[in-house]
Amino acid sequence: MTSILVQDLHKTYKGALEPSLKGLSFSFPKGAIVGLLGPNGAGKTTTISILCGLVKADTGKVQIFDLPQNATNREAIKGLIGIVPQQIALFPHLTAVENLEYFGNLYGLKGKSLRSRIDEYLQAFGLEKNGHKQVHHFSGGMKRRTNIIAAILHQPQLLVLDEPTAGVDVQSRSMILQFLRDYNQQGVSIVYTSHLLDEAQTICQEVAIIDEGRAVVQGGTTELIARHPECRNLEDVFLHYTGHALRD
Ligand SMILES: Nc1ncnc2c1ncn2[C@@H]1O[C@H](COP(=O)(O)OP(=O)(O)OP(=O)(O)O)[C@@H](O)[C@H]1O
Repeated sequence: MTSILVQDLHKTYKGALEPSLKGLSFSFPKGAIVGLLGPNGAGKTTTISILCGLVKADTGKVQIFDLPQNATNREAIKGLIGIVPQQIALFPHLTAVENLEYFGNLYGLKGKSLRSRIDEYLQAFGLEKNGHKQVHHFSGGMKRRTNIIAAILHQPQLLVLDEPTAGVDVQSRSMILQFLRDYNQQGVSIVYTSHLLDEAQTICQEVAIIDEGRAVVQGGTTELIARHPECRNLEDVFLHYTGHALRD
């Protein structure tokens, strides 16, 4: 079974001169940690937004755990996916607990069971002493950790994270990566984007590299590195497929 299947996706934003996705196809196995990698402007965030139903593709097919993404399956898919966006999506003047109650409510969670789940996750993410502080007092790492909790309160089967470790300190990064490994061990499929290829190499069993709206290669991380004797690591593989030209 696949966690995500994307076939021949096309997307041109309204008013844009160039398409953002030009026939993008890939599939990710259920139960894996997978990296969706690509240079600036490759189409990673657009793809994630389409997967989560936030942006509509012009044409193409998307399946989440074999469920076609359509109006009939919208609610079922919403329950299956947790999304951690690139930009922190929290209300700065609410406390962490108030933010998390709000996001829990969006998924139909409430009352004591929601509160105990929030407490459990605040503890697991090292935020138990800060639950009643307004989020605008938080450091970047604390905001990022709260944002991840907001995405997992409804216990999704697929967690999609857009650059979850960008701009956080070494301690938060290490905590977040360990969480992703442990969470994946519980059977949750994980897709994440990052420009940190050494990090992607250590946690992703599989990667898809996309560029200019198309997939350029997909495969097991170790196999891809082994396939190219001149490549020492994932960064070399990435540069092999995407080249050295600077992107706008
Ligand atoms: N709302 C929008 N309207 C018009 N163009 C957009 C919009 N969002 C993204 N684009 C364009 O679509 C292309 C793909 O952008 P996208 O953000 O999906 O790439 P990305 O791979 O996530 O990049 P990055 O690594 O910089 O985050 C870019 O050329 C970008 O300028």
